[in-house]
Amino acid sequence: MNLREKYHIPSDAVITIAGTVGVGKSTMTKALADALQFRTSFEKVDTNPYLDKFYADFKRWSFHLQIYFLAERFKEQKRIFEYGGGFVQDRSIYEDTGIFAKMHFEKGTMSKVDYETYTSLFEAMVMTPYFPHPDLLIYLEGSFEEIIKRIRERGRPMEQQTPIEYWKEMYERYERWINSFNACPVLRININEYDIIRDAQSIEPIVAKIGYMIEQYRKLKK
Ligand SMILES: Nc1ncnc2c1ncn2[C@@H]1O[C@H](COP(=O)(O)OP(=O)(O)O)[C@@H](O)[C@H]1O
Ligand SMILES: Nc1ncnc2c1ncn2[C@H]1C[C@H](O)[C@@H](COP(=O)(O)O)O1
Repeated sequence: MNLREKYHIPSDAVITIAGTVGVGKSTMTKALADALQFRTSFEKVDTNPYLDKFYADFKRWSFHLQIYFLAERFKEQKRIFEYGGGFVQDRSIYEDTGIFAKMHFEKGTMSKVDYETYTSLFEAMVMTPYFPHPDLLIYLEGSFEEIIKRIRERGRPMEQQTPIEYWKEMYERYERWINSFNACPVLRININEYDIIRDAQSIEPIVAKIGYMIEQYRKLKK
């Protein structure tokens, strides 16, 4: 019996992993998908044609980048739907608007008209009854110092050149955002609670919590 069956996780479940840059979403996505024998939906960083340009000049490229991410995530959403679920997704679509677009608008690196165009497109595409929300959003959290350490260790050049204030601002916004997020159930996990890199077994208690939460939520929906 695999972990998915052991903890009664439905084979059509969709789990999305949220959290600030560098917290460990991609690593968790892979480990969870392996444990559950689910498909993955990753953010493609290396092939993103705007990301480098964006980090070099936020004002010039923030709108282009948001539109690009929105299109990519929507295509992924369609793929998940076509497979009938059974996915772990690296970053939720909600963070694009709730964190990134909002932050760039409020910090003056996205114009008002661009922000309004973006949010109206986002709402038309996502905030409709036709858009399936995930069964569970796993929110990864940890100390700011540990997250900065991880960003440095990973070493993506564009992120190294970004001032630390940018990551701090994002970190604080994430904390506020998750406290009011209610589009689907949330499981908060502190990154000190597991170490899937050195101890593969540490995923099992997380799978147990996922199973419990999805079961409770699906009962409520019936
Ligand atoms: N549990 C962990 N323990 C130690 N390092 C980790 C852990 N999870 C991720 N990392 C490291 O932290 C960095 C960022 O992780 P990643 O999964 O790419 O984050 P994200 O997708 O949230 O940006 C990577 O170098 C990764 O190897
Ligand atoms: N919507 C976004 N706007 C700006 N930047 C974004 C957005 N989504 C992701 N990013 C950036 C942040 C990181 O540099 C890379 C990948 O994110 P990660 O959290 O490391 O998976 O893209």
